[in-house]
Amino acid sequence: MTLIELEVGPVAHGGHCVARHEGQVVFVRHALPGERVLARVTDERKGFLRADAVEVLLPSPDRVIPPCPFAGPSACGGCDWQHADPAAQRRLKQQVLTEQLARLAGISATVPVEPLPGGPLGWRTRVQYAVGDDGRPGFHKHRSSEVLPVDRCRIAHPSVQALPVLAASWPPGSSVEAVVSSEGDTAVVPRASRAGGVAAAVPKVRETLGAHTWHLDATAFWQVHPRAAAVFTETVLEMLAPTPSDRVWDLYGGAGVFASVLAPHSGPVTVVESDRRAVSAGQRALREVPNVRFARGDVATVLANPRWRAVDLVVLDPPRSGAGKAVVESIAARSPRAVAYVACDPAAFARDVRTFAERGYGLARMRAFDSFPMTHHFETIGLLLPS
Ligand SMILES: C[S@@+](CC[C@H](N)C(=O)[O-])C[C@H]1O[C@@H](n2cnc3c(N)ncnc32)[C@H](O)[C@@H]1O
Repeated sequence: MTLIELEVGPVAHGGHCVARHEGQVVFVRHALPGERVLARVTDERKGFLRADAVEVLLPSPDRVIPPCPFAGPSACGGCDWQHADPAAQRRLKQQVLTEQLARLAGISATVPVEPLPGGPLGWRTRVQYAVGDDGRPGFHKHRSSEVLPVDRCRIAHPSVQALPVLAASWPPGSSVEAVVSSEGDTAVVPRASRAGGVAAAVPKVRETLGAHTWHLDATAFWQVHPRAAAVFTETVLEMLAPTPSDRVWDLYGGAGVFASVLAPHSGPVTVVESDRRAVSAGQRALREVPNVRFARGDVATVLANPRWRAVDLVVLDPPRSGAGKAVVESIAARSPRAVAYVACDPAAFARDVRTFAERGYGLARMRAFDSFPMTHHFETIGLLLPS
């Protein structure tokens, strides 16, 4: 593949930086803004190139030696920002959020990306390992389906690192999930292999927040940073400031984590969630909270029902693809007093914020959290109010 020399420009959505080469845009990974690098072109498309920095000719002051020897252009694809100082990672995330809001929502807004308690390593409570053709577990190499065996994952929680996954052999082409819960329960869950089927029943783990304990399938959704659930729910509670007469919807509500924190301060809370396992775990965990109920189903379908009329406050925590136009319009049509949007993708967040703006809701406040250190991912929580 061709090697090119690049002056690296700003960071963009998805974790790469933008450069130019002979008039073409180049999306370059493993580089930092302001650097001069030698990059290997990995993909040539109409109008742009993709490339990986393979040699740094002029380093950024933010560049550090990655703490994990498996990080880098020809290695593990998971932690793509290990070569940046953790404080610089947060500045870059801030720039991405600001740029996405300007470009996709047409608004000028910037907030610092706040660290969560704990360090940039040893935080991840759920890790999915891929298994190579030789039965050894590891991670997919950057831009490849090849599996790179690793001795351990440095961002994994110490209890996850201690689980007997990496020394064992697994069905080729399968994957294995290693989990530690907030209660210290651990689980190793083999997932489907190329031959199909899930090898074993999924064990349960206990997750606790405040006075409530959920018995969840080990592979069910729960925030992967140990402090994320507490910090995000406190932020949403503070932004929405519910009163006892407020009717609340917790959309894409999982097992009702946000509902559990809002319910003591609000009127009725309805959790809408499509995953049957999450709904039954939530119903069990919150069975003694009289003002929480669950509605299992697709959020868009549920909201298309005109019987769903009256709401004062909404929590919106969609998957990475965002809520989308139809869901945002359905929410705005009910004229809630406030919406707290919990977003794991800044582009999807910005697109949905634009739709809210078209329907009369403005971004009144925002906080962002580095709940995925060493990667380009982060979480944003925005408060939308009628403008
Ligand atoms: C980012 S998670 C948030 C879960 C929950 N709010 C929490 O913090 O634990 C998104 C949730 O949306 C659910 N989901 C995805 N698509 C959905 C849809 N179309 N309708 C309803 N729920 C959906 C997923 O099962 C998942 O539980």
